[in-house]
Amino acid sequence: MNSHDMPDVQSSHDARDIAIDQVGIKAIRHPMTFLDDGREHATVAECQLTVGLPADKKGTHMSRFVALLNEGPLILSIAGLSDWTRAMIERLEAQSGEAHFTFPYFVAKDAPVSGQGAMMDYDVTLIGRVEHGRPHIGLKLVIPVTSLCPCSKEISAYGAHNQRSHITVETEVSDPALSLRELIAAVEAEGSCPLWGLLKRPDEKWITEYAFDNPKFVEDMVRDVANALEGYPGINGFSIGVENFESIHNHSAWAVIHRPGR
Ligand SMILES: Nc1nc2c(ncn2[C@@H]2O[C@H](COP(=O)(O)OP(=O)(O)OP(=O)(O)O)[C@@H](O)[C@H]2O)c(=O)[nH]1
Repeated sequence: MNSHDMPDVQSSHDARDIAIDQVGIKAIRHPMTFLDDGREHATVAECQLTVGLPADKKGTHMSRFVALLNEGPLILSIAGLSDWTRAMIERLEAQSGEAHFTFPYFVAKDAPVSGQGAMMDYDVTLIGRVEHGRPHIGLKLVIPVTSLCPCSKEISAYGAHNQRSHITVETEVSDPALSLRELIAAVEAEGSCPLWGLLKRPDEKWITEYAFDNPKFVEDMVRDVANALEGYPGINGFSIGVENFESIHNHSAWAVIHRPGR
C-alpha cells in the first residue's frame, strides 16, 4: 500500500476553530556547517522547527521538516537563515514559522602568555522567524567567563572567591553580516577574565592575576555587557542574563537587563 491509498488524517478538517501558533518538531539533531567570518564551522545542531497552523486544519505535515533537513548538507549562516525559514514555511504550506538551531560554536583561541592554541566552545542558538511575510533573525549566545568577587577581595587578608559565570545574550540581528566571533569577544571581555581551553603555568598565573585586578559582582558584569552592547552595530535590542555559579554557595547569583529593540 503506498501513501496515495492511505487516509490523510493530517489534511482533514478540524471543527474546533482554534489556530495553533507553533507546531512541528523539536530536539532533532542534525550535522550542520555554520558559516561565520568567511569560515566553515563543522558542528551538530539541535533543531526546533515549527509553523503556524490555521484553525481549520487538523495537522501539519510533520515529515516535511525532516525531509527538508535532509535535502543536501545543512549549511547555514546568519545571512542565510531567513531564506531557509522561508523555504520551510513554503514547504509546509504555512504562513508563519520559526527555525531554531542550537549548536556548539568552536573558536580557536591562543593562551594569553604561552600562545598555545586550543578550541573553546560557545553555545549558540540561531532563530529564523517569518511572521506576516517579514523575516526576523534572532540570536542567543551563552558565553562562559570567570568572575571574581570584589567584596571578597576587599575584606579578605588574601585571595578572593571566584567562579565560572555564564553570560547569556539574546538579541535581534539587524545586519546579517554580523560577525558572531566578534560579538562573542566583545561580551566575554566584560567578565573578570575570559576562559581558554588550554593554559600552561605562565598562563594560569596571568589569568589568576588578571581576574584579581578585575573584580566584578554579577551586577557589574551585566551592566558592563549592557554598556558594550548599547549601540553595537548589527543588533537591535537585547536581553542579558548573568549567572555566577558561586563557589561559596550552593546557589547562583543572577542579574538581568532587558533593552527592547526599536
Ligand atoms: N501532524 C502530526 N503528525 C504527526 C504526529 N505524530 C506523528 N506524526 C507524523 O506523521 C508523519 C506522516 O505525516 P505527513 O508528514 O503528513 O506525511 P505524508 O502525508 O505522507 O506526507 P505529505 O503528503 O508531505 O504531507 C510522520 O512523519 C509522523 O512523524 C502529530 O502529533 N501530528
